[in-house]
Amino acid sequence: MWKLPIGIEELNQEAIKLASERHDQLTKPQGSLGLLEEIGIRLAGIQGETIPTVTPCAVVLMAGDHGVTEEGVSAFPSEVTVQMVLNFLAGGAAINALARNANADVHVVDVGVKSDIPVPSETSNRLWVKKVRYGTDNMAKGPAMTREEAEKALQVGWEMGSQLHQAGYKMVALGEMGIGNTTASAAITAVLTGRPVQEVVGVGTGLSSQGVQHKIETIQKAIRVNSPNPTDPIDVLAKVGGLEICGLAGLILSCAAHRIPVVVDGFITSAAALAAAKIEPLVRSYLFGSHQSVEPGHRIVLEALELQPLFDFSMRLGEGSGAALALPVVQAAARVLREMATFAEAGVADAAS
Ligand SMILES: O=C(O)c1ccc[n+]([C@@H]2O[C@H](COP(=O)([O-])O)[C@@H](O)[C@H]2O)c1
Ligand SMILES: Cc1cc2nc[nH]c2cc1C
Repeated sequence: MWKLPIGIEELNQEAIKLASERHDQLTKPQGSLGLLEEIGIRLAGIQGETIPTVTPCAVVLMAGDHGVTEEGVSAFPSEVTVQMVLNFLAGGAAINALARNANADVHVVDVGVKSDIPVPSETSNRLWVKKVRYGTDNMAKGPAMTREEAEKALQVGWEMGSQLHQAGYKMVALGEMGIGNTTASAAITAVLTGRPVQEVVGVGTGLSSQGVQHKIETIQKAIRVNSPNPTDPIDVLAKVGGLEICGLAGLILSCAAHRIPVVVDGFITSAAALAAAKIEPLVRSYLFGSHQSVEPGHRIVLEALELQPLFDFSMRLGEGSGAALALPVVQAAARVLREMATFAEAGVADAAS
């Protein structure tokens, strides 16, 4: 039985108060940096520091395969999972370009890719081999994995958070790779929010409208066959989830326990965050939204998490692309608190009171 994480605390209210007061003394009309001020103040509350530090940053890509792909629920073959992992390690994927843009390191975690990944001899992008099993089973026929396996995958993420903390990372952007994982995410979202399956299913990597209809029916069947218990998030993750999604949920909980801010990406990482929030609701204060994905279920998950996306670029790539794109905004929020002069320091007249 997986030991529930203890030690996630409320945000530090004193640091929030001091950061707000500092913002009001900086050389700008009060509140004029809008949401950027709110982000900085929440970072202060997360870290318990008036002036937060958010560098160095890590992008963590959790990878896993999905047995449900045999039902034909993705536009791409499942072999693409391992092929894209190799691309991440070689530095040629979108996430590599976007992580370099944000000055962030890329870490790839194999939680459940269905083949062994040949570890490249030379790469600055690190591979963590933490395979719980070689892909999940087909959820349309039975549980994707056992509860024990789901707990092991949660533990992989939990330990990854501790490693990142020890390595000195101050912010984590979430990403994933797993052909078929929008099917698992839609199933998790439907069960945890109680919304009808058809409202949370989209094209994923690019299904036709017929393909989307078949995906809806497959997910309805998976929920019927497994009857996941909506009040037991680990049961839901085990029966209709994925290994990388469990890993992400464990990582999110661990980052929160270490007071590390977490930037979620699209539909899959947000579904993992929803599962984490069902395990420990306090985790929500440690999360930042990034983009609004094209996948219709993403809006529903973000609403359930009460998380505001920062931008909508019509993206649906995954692999941490939206989260990495948001990192410079969060970095800017910390930088403003650290580097701006106060009215007194700059000799600028404050507003007439
Ligand atoms: O993040 C998103 O919102 C998102 C939306 C659509 C697709 N994806 C990515 O595409 C893969 C899953 O799509 P699919 O169609 O195979 O379920 C997986 O590797 C995700 O990273 C990601
Ligand atoms: C090419 C490709 C790249 C991806 N990155 C994340 N999910 C993906 C799915 C596909 C198909």
